[in-house]
Amino acid sequence: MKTSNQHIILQTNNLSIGYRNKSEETLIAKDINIQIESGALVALIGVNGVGKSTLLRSLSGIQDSLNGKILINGLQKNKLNSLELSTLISVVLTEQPISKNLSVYELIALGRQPYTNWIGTLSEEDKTHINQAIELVNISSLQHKKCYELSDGQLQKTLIARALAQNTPLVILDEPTTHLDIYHQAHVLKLLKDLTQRTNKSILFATHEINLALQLCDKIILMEKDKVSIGTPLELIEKDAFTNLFPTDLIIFDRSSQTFKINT
Ligand SMILES: Nc1ncnc2c1ncn2[C@@H]1O[C@H](COP(=O)(O)OP(=O)(O)OP(=O)(O)O)[C@@H](O)[C@H]1O
Repeated sequence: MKTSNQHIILQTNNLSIGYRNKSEETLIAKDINIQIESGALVALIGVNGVGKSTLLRSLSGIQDSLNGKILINGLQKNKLNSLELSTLISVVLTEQPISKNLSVYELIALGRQPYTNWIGTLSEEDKTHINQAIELVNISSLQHKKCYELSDGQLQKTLIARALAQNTPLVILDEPTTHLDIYHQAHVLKLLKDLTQRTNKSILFATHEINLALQLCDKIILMEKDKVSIGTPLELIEKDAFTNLFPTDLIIFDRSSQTFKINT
């Protein structure tokens, strides 16, 4: 992580997240206090169903939080309108409905929607951002292909390029390595790491690839049933934070190799 030119991009103060309908409120997590600096790659990890997607949706404004504060670039999220928010946070969700009839270039160009006029004409500045995003993700050879022609890994990179074209200081991704083999999982996560270093953007992503995240990320947000912790991988390892993440009859955390292993 860079040490100069850093400031806090995302901060939560006593945040509670969950679901609210007319008759009841379902609390998923409370007392969430996290800070993400510019240029940081941050993984959100936790067991299935603990609330990772709920947290990412709450941070990105797709759903309301129950209580507490979210500050983005120092601005209170609930005082921003959706256009202002879309210049601060770009989001890549799993299983996001996208029109696969679009070309790769057209899909990436959608990232410029917060900036284009009402008929969506691209300015020279929009085109510069689109071309930079294509270059950063290294997919210029794919730009004229239709999205239905892409492999899962290529589509994931295209969605990352769309988020980059949106030119926000914070990019949020929900499980960007789903459906990818271990080589492409590492490839996408290494790409995210390189992007934080080259652009000074902050990238927050939920993942089940904990071993890869431990090796690559500046910080980890560890979401458990009754608490959410944040720290560098080393800080969390030193606090024994991973030891009881999974039932130890099957999965153990090996401190010496800093990886999860099967308990044989
Ligand atoms: N629309 C909804 N209304 C009510 N509860 C929901 C809704 N969506 C999810 N939940 C519940 O919120 C909890 C957290 O779900 P969430 O999808 O955030 O977990 P997750 O950590 O992302 O899981 P996974 O790792 O399996 O993707 C679960 O108990 C889930 O059933």
